Amino acid sequence: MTSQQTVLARLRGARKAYGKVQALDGLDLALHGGELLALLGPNGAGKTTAIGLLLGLVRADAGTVELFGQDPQRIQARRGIGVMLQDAALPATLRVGELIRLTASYYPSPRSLQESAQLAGVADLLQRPYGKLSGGQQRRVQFALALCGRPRLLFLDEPSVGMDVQARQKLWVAIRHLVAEGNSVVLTTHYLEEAEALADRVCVMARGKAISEGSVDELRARVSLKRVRCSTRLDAEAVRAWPEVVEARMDGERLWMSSGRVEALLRRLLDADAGVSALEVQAAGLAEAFTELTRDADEAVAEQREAA
Ligand SMILES: Nc1ncnc2c1ncn2[C@@H]1O[C@H](COP(=O)(O)OP(=O)(O)OP(=O)(O)O)[C@@H](O)[C@H]1O
Repeated sequence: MTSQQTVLARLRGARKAYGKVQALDGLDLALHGGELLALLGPNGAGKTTAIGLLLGLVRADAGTVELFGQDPQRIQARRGIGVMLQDAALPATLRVGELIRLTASYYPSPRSLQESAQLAGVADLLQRPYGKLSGGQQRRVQFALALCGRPRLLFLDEPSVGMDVQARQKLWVAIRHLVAEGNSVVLTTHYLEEAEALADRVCVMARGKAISEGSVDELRARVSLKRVRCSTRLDAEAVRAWPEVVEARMDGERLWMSSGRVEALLRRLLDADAGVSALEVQAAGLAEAFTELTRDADEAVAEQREAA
């Protein structure tokens, strides 16, 4: 069996309610060795709850949860993971180097302080007290803490929030390095370009369920949307009313549209303006695929409600 086929973590039919809110509604999810799985979904979709179950921080009401084939609350399972959550409360007075050393000491074969600091881009912060760092610097330190134990599996919950563009690029390089070393990563993000840049597999969640799963290319292909861009005298507002158009806006001097019926749209466009130029048609990006998939899920729920 190749490492890609090994299942490192799995949720089967996982359900979790907080009072009347069904945060997870029968979620199935498997994470394989050596892959980066991106969990995407609108606010409240259940991504953080799913990670909480896999980390043993939250107990499922029903279904099974496995981390390295064990209950996630077992210490042996926990020693194989590194975690970067959204709300990390760390002692403000400890210096960054001390925090990394302390965290690394919980693991059987951690990275050296220098290696962890280098990978996470915090080598120049080691002597600084954690509480005196900027938000973006603190996020980088949290990333260092997630990777310092040389875990086989990293959970990164919205890791690049608060980072500037340069820090985010460095984070991506480091994440790619970790995956190239053979480690696995579960990443939640609202930055679709982050998933597009890093993910081997994407799971789109909505209302506590996985509504679509596959590679970025597969998800893109699963929705029929295409992007059309052109120079035209027509304006976005008029075009938005056409039945073939899902979205329309100006992108600089050019008109940008997305459509599920691109041939019909092109016919209408050329009829309406014979002077159309610089015409480009492209497959949809992950952003459009995501909008389309989550809208389909919302419409299905609305239809079920109407039928009930
Ligand atoms: N501790 C809690 N108590 C009550 N409700 C909760 C709790 N944690 C999560 N929820 C609810 O469960 C649902 C799923 O939340 P969750 O944080 O898992 O979503 P998410 O996909 O991570 O959202 P976001 O993208 O905003 O981080 C939401 O409706 C949320 O309000």
